[in-house]
Amino acid sequence: MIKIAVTGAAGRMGGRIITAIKEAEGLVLSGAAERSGHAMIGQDAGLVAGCGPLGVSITDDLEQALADAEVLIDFTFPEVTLKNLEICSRLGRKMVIGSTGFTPEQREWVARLAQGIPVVLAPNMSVGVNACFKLLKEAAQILGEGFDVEIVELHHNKKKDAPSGTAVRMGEVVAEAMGRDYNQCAVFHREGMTGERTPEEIGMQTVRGGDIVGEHTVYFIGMGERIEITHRAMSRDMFARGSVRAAQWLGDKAPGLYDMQDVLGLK
Ligand SMILES: NC(=O)C1=CN([C@@H]2O[C@H](COP(=O)(O)OP(=O)(O)OC[C@H]3O[C@@H](n4cnc5c(N)ncnc54)[C@H](O)[C@@H]3O)[C@@H](O)[C@H]2O)C=CC1
Ligand SMILES: O=C(O)C1=N[C@H](C(=O)O)C[C@H](O)C1
Repeated sequence: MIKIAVTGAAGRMGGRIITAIKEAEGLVLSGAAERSGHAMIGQDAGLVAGCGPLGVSITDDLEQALADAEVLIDFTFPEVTLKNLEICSRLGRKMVIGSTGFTPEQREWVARLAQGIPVVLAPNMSVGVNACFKLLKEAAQILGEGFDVEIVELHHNKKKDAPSGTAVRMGEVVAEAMGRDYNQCAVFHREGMTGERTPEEIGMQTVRGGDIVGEHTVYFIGMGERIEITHRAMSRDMFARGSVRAAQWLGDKAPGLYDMQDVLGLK
């Protein structure tokens, strides 16, 4: 049995992850953490997740939640994740990170701490989006300079970061395949007399509203034709199952930073 702790246990993803752990073979939830002051502290994590009692109370003490665990699954916020990573690094626990919105400096810090423990960090744990990353690389290489690239992402009105981590990764994949630097060519805002679009830029557009789980479209727009690669998430369950699969995959891995392409064997 692989023992797993979940932090952000009462969050939108936390509940789906706890349910996915319960449904998976060979895994057991051994700890659940939330922020201090959260109304669900002390409650049974399975009841909070809606999958029935699991005998694990939600605590605000991560070290207590990690006492029996081999792996921590963390879908929270960058600042919280970095603190949790330091604790996992000190205690020698593996980690699966789904949080998004990291700055380049924060990503470097994750990479540095992952030199001591195995870590999977991925902005999107679904098989479909990771297949899209591969398709996008190939499309960008085939289509090349004659096509303008625009990326549009849609998410629910509770999402805190923009553009989504997935959209940023899609932009990075396309930019790299076209020999560009995403940080130099991404354009996040157009208003007023912007002048003509440059061929190099990658437009990044964000839509927020209602309960949209997550939708990403990359447009390759040429003269007289257009390719659109779209991924639509219908529920959060495949993100949760992906994070559980990553936790299982980490079993025998050496310290280092991995992503879902590693987990899914897509590299
Ligand atoms: N990689 C992937 O496949 C996916 C990533 N995400 C990302 O996961 C993150 C969380 O998303 P949601 O679950 O929708 O957000 P949410 O806001 O529903 O959940 C976050 C939870 O973290 C808790 N939290 C805050 N501070 C904490 C602390 N110090 N210790 C423990 N828990 C703490 C909050 O109370 C909340 O319950 C976001 O960054 C989102 O972009 C979301 C879906 C899929
Ligand atoms: O916050 C979300 O909900 C999601 N976040 C991830 C991201 O930022 O890419 C993945 C998914 O689209 C849902």
